[in-house]
Amino acid sequence: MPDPLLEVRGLCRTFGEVRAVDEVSFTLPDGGSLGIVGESGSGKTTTARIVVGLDRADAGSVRVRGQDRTAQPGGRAERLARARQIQMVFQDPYLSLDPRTSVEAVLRETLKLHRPGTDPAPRIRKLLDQVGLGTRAADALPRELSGGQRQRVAIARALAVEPAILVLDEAVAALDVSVQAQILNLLADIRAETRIGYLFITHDLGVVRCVTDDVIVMRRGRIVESGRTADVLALPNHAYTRLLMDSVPRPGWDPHAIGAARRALQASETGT
Ligand SMILES: Nc1ncnc2c1ncn2[C@@H]1O[C@H](COP(=O)(O)OP(=O)(O)OP(=O)(O)O)[C@@H](O)[C@H]1O
Repeated sequence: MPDPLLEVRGLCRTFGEVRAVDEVSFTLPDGGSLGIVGESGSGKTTTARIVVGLDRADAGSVRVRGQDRTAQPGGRAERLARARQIQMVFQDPYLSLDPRTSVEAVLRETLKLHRPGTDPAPRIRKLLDQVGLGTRAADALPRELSGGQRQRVAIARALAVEPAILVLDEAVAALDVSVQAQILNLLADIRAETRIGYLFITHDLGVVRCVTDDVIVMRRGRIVESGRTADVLALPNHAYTRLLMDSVPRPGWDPHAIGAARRALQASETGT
């Protein structure tokens, strides 16, 4: 059996008294899309940051195609090699894009760093096309673009590195619903075209339903439920997953019933 694209085993991370990530394990197959869902504070972002290498685990391992990423990288070359394995797209592209750097210059810099020796011009044209930005956008500064266009630039920059895995942390949360749908469609097209693997960090079950094959549900640092997305959403096993699903507003939705269900779940856990 070949090694899976991404294999996370027994990840733990504590901040003071808080067990932010507690024995988290999951696998992402080649070309797969896995959602990590949970409420604010459940440990999703900390898990993502460890996977990408922005934070260190107290215990556990992260392997990409069998290669361990847990130890500190040896030097610049290893750091760059790791960055070529996994790229991350954040919620707010405005914060991650330099306001003084044009779209073309952002992509040129990334290519120079990660793909030296390739002619950047045709690659930049291809990247802009791939994320649905015309070449006219090439000269634009971030502030001249809409939120959706900026997120397309952030995705193009990540793809320029040709990573095996893209980690998307609430990547569409700041966008209007119609723009969200466009970006999610774009990401689905890119996955079909490139066989890249996605790790989607989101509190939004609609996003999970739309773009993931598998899902893990996190609560207080632990995985409380996992499986095929369609199965988990159709027939959630855990009371917390049901609560997350019931928390999505819809016609006839009763916020008081959600409050009561949450209190019942907490009481059943603490025995009060
Ligand atoms: N650098 C840090 N220092 C101290 N505590 C932290 C740190 N990072 C995260 N935590 C704590 O760890 C827990 C998990 O946080 P994390 O951000 O991973 O959750 P999350 O599910 O991504 O929530 P959100 O969607 O709000 O970011 C929270 O209790 C948080 O306060």
